[in-house]
Amino acid sequence: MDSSFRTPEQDREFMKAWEALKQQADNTVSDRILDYFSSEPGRLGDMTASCGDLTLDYSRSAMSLKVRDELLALLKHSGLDAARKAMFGGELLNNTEQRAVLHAALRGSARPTASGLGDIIGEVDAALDSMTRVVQRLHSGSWTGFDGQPITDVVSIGIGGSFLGPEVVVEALRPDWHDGIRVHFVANVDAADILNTLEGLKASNTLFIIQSKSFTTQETLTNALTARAWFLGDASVGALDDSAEALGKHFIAVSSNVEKAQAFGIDPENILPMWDWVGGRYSLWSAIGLPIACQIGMPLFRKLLQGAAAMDEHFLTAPLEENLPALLAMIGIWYNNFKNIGNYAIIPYDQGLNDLAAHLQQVDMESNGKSVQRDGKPVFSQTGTIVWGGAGTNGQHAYHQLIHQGTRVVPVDFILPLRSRQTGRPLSERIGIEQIQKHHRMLISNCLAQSQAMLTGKSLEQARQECLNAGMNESEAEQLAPHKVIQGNKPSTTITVPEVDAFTVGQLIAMYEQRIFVQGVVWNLNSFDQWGVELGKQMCSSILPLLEGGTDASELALDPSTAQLVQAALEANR
Ligand SMILES: O=P(O)(O)OC[C@H]1O[C@](O)(CO)[C@@H](O)[C@@H]1O
Repeated sequence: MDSSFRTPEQDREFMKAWEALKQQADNTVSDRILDYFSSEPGRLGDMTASCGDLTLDYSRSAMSLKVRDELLALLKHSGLDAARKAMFGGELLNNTEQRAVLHAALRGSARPTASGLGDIIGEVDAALDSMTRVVQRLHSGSWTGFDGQPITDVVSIGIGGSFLGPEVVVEALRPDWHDGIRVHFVANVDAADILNTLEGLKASNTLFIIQSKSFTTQETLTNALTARAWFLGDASVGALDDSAEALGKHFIAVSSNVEKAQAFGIDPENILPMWDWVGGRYSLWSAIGLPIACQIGMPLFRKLLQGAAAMDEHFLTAPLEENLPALLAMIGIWYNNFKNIGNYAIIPYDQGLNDLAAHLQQVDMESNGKSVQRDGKPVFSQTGTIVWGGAGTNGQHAYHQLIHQGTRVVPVDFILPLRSRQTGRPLSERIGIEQIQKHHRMLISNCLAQSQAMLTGKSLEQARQECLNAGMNESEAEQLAPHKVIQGNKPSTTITVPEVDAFTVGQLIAMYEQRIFVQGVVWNLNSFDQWGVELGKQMCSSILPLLEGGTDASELALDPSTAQLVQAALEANR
């Protein structure tokens, strides 16, 4: 892969289209989204696209159909075709680390043809077989611990991509949880995280999965050592002749660094593979997804992969005007680069997807938070976007105030499951299905109300009338009305799925992954490295010895503020 996605000819056309969009942005400053619905009669249909049962309605985006078309024209000159081919073909797209980017191969949608990759498909199949063996043993109760008791609790220890993706999927699919297994996650190096988890667990029934592609991540290794100390500190384990053998039954790993995992004491038989052609933030589809499989079983894990594969297929074949990742990417480019809106919120009306924004924060911000292009030259525009959000309706009682009346614009992706799966949960019989369905009707109404309020707002006159209707006199109404005005004209998209199941969760996450990839192509970035996180890691490893008393602070060239804080920490712990 050349360091740029575009040929010089494409680049010229791309820059022309970019300039034309700048002009459009100036021309449309005072446009109102609601007016587009009357001036563009076909808008709703033209701005609705689907991948199977997953539908994107972006008719409430802050763009005319003309702008949408110009954005897609820009995308056609971006080099997307070559970049897609390179990614799915296994070329070294991650050009600063000379690595292929093949998470799509994990879900069976990439057939890499580049040389030197070995038998990737065979390795992926073998890893799925290993996962199957682990999960079968757990679910059948035949994986027993050091004293012959079956495993009931699985603790996944990992951070970043080795945590966020698996955690959101496990939470999203609660109705599918296996009865006999409970998966827990530990990520933060704050001891509270692991202690909170270990309280209430028993060594005999607990299996730890140490999830680290590199097996060098400080937080994960520290938590793994704490877990090992907790395990070995159990009185029955302590009484054994061979605690190493016991350890082998309770610790497994997923890593590409077999040597380090083995040195930690993990039986090589129990080390599942990871590869350098899978980026951490794209790894939930690999054996890093083992906690998911432990919680919902392999058939549903495979359904998750199928959902993602269906989205990949759509991404590769659907025309750009119907292509969900491409459309979402270009909506984001419009806001980010032409409307000066540097953030977006992901708000699923589904409690299980509460942490989706946290996962996509890593995928988006770690991938596209870059200041140089693929060849190391400075970027030509803003890149990356601040991603945030959380489940509705909770956010309505927190940050929606700013969305409706603040001075900043927050484009929102509402994610709405049309049906609830909570009616299938055991407690719903006792409570009554109708009551559970009522919850879901309220959830849907709230979601629709929020996007409607963002669009239409409330005028000063409406606010004044409202005050008068509530019994205020003219002067009282006059005073209060401005506070009740809601500007409206705030952009949103709504993504609906029939329900939250393994397939649709796979589709959703893959859709965002590919959206982020497309934006990286437009900005001409390497979206698959993360050098920005390294400096903090390096500095941490020089500050830590100061706190441990092993190094004299004067040996390090600390800035005055850091030096003062180190001193404060030392004194507080004296
Ligand atoms: O799986 P590992 O190697 O422990 O890395 C964990 C995370 O750390 C990072 O390298 C940096 O935050 C992420 O990209 C990755 O997901």
